[in-house]
Amino acid sequence: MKTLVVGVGGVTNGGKSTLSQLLHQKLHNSCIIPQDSYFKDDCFVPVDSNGFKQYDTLDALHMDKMLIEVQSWRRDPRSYLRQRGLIPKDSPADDKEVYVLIVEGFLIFNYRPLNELIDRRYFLEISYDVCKKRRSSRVYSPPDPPGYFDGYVWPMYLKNREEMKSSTSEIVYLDGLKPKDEVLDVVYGDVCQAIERLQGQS
Ligand SMILES: Nc1ncnc2c1ncn2[C@@H]1O[C@H](COP(=O)(O)OP(=O)(O)O)[C@@H](O)[C@H]1O
Ligand SMILES: O=C(O)c1ccc[n+]([C@@H]2O[C@H](COP(=O)([O-])O)[C@@H](O)[C@H]2O)c1
Repeated sequence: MKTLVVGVGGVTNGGKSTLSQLLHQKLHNSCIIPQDSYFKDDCFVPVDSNGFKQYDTLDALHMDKMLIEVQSWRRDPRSYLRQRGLIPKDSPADDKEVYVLIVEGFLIFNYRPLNELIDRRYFLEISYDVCKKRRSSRVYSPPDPPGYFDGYVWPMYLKNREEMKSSTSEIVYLDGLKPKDEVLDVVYGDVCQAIERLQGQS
């Protein structure tokens, strides 16, 4: 059984979930594991010296649990999909089939044990202005307090991106200001080539 793990990282509100969903719709035998599902409960997230909740660090996430989920998919992607109703129970197995996992999140490449399992890495970037505007219309739980974007989220993004760049080189940077379909076409074309290469291997 052949597998491909695609990582969709990037800035908050850069379009990661949108791209991942569109990619998933186009790829047979694919599924998404989103990092957003692994945030710790608010009471376990400490506050920094400015009084801001430190949500934009790996410590705010149950990365151990996320890794276990990815490993569960890797062990047997077919049964992983079947158990979640993503493929019919009676669909015949095909040795040439490539199973694709889309791992999506703002800090996926910063967590080494997860990063090591990713075959293709994409990173969505948008400008500060657009990011601030998109973020202001999104409601998180808990909601962003006043000044959170400028005082915490954007500085943490710059810091996390530097850390990522210093430890990972094979990243395809994407312009998240381009239309959704254009971004999708680039990634889909690239992923299809990777799938074809895998199918060509005996
Ligand atoms: N290429 C794009 N062009 C314009 N708006 C976009 C694009 N991609 C995503 N969006 C919008 O930006 C917002 C954040 O997108 P989302 O995919 O949830 O970001 P993320 O998962 O990176 O936080 C949503 O309102 C979405 O519709
Ligand atoms: O989902 C949550 O529980 C949650 C609670 C508080 C904040 N967040 C924010 O979620 C952001 C990452 O998700 P995203 O989809 O915007 O890339 C990050 O910047 C956090 O500040 C997320």
